[in-house]
Amino acid sequence: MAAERTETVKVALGERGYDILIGHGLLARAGAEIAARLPGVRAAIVTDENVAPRHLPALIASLEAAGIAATPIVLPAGEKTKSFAFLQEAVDKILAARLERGDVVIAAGGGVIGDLAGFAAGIVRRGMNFVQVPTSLLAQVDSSVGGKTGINTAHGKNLVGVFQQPRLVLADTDVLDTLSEREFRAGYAEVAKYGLIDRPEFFAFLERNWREVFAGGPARVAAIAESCRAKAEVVARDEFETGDRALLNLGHTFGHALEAATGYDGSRLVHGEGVAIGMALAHRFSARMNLASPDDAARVEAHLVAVGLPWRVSDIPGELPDAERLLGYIAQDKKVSRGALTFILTRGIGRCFIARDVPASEVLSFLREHLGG
Ligand SMILES: NC(=O)c1ccc[n+]([C@@H]2O[C@H](COP(=O)([O-])OP(=O)(O)OC[C@H]3O[C@@H](n4cnc5c(N)ncnc54)[C@H](O)[C@@H]3O)[C@@H](O)[C@H]2O)c1
Ligand SMILES: O=C(O)C(=O)C[C@@H](O)[C@H](O)[C@H](O)COP(=O)(O)O
Ligand SMILES: [Zn+2]
Repeated sequence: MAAERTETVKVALGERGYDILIGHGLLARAGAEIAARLPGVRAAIVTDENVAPRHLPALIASLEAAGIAATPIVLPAGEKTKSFAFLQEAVDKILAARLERGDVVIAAGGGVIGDLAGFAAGIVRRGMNFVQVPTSLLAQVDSSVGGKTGINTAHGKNLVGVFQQPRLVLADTDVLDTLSEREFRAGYAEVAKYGLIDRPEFFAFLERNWREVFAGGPARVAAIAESCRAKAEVVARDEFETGDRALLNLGHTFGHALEAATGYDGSRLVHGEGVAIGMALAHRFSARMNLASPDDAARVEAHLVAVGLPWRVSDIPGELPDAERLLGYIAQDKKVSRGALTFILTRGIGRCFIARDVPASEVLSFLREHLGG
């Protein structure tokens, strides 16, 4: 039954291409799927303190049944784990387990674990095999696909990292049953993002069917698979973000600055929430620049409100730095080129484009308005 309901999305990257398997019961098949692609490997499983008690035993049992010996590495949960300190801990433990270059690092967790474990896999012995077992909605629709890995610093989000494609992504949708509502909702922001970038019919589908996506069942699997197809297409045509891939950054230029401004404190703002606010701001800013209709910005805001996501800067609890400090974080964004700011802006729902040379003065006055200053 489980096999019949598995969707496969291919990431077409030539010899580094891989499958994303999406569906029920995949954790139990993980060992067999990995052994089929990487025969004879040993594994390190990087996971976090929330995921380990819920899903690690099943993953280890599945690996052992396929003859794969596994060393678990359990890190604290949350964005602050994406740091040099925990990267070092993961690297040390992979080396202490004496894993070889041809062995595999498995990330079993949300995007934090995926980004950190992928970075470790990319640098230990100059590159080990890497497999993603995403357990949050966000990780299943976005972070497990495409090979961006890395950590945060006080200067900004994801400023240190490498591209390291996984050999396989196993998205078992059953594990989402243990995810908190807040984290599910945050991941949903990245689902809506694909509609807003260039799939207006998908956004309209979500407007009609978001309740079913939240409830689980076929609409959820369909939304995850559509998101993976959307991301896989972009990654296949621009793996290293020399062009189009930057579209996947919709909402992130503002969102990442807000995450850095809150000190990566997940009690105030998690990544998906930052993306939700960032997408609302990107649509408002586009309307302000006369690129898009204010009605489209209002439509995006209305959807975020409907699903219960934050959409205004003022939805973030606690004090925020002033507009100049926020602009300082935006100026550290990796899309900046020769000092010029780059944003993903829009001409309407599903009509995003890469806007280079966005005037800092416009961004500053926009931020001042939205900070209430
Ligand atoms: N590499 C990329 O392309 C990419 C894309 C999007 C986001 N990201 C990164 O991903 C991170 C956000 O990922 P996230 O939202 O998954 O955050 P996360 O990894 O912090 O996971 C969210 C929370 O849910 C918990 N959790 C995860 N799976 C669970 C489960 N099945 N049951 C119970 N609890 C579970 C985690 O322990 C954590 O507390 C950010 O650092 C962001 O920058 C990377
Ligand atoms: O895969 C991509 O490309 C993305 O931009 C996906 C984003 O959702 C993700 O948050 C990514 O980590 C942001 O990348 P960054 O290059 O802005 O750090
Ligand atoms: Zn993101």
